[in-house]
Amino acid sequence: MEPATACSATGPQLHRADGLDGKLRLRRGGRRALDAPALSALEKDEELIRHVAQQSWTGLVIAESRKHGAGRGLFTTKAFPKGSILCDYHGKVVDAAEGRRLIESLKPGEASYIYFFRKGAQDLCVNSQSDPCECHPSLVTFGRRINHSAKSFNVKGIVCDLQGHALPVLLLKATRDIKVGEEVYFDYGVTRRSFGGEGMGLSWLDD
Ligand SMILES: C[S@@+](CC[C@H](N)C(=O)[O-])C[C@H]1O[C@@H](n2cnc3c(N)ncnc32)[C@H](O)[C@@H]1O
Repeated sequence: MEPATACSATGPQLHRADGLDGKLRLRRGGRRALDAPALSALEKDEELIRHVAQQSWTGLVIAESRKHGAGRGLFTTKAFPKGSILCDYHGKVVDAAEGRRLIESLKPGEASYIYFFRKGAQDLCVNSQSDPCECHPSLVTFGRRINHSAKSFNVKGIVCDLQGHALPVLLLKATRDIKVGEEVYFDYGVTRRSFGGEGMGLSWLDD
């Protein structure tokens, strides 16, 4: 693991797209350091830590996506300024190999809710397949409902060592000012040409 103060922006986010016979391999992107004082402040932010622990995020609602055929998506009910944290990608942090095994076990067409990331030399992922999650059985969790847009994403994932959390937490941070009523998107980091063209049939990956 990296030192407790080291947070990083993840590169492209990694969801297997469905409709691919369970075989789409997901590309991992590069990482870049974020502004250290800002990250250090995030790690100690008590309100943020409470929201992660209690899944008490506000200003978000799940509704039918504006993307054709995408199912549900995440929308804002309040404005989020650029740089603010909307929510985390909540789930179990496990080794990436375990995440890949889980993906292989999904039925054809079954959506995956697994977010792969690197932490130092470690390949990890958040497994958010269970809904509701085991730790908050009466709550909805928001991060897993965020749909893909490579061209008009408005959040990106950052990996953070929050105080009191033994495992890294994936926070979703606004890349621009987000208005009330916008759908939230991040770039899954997969193109139709990735992995030998396994996703060639999924036109929405180009969006
Ligand atoms: C993590 S889930 C996102 C939430 C999902 N829409 C839901 O209803 O729970 C990922 C799946 O959503 C769908 N999806 C995500 N972004 C999409 C887009 N831009 N267009 C069409 N489908 C999309 C794909 O089926 C993908 O496998």
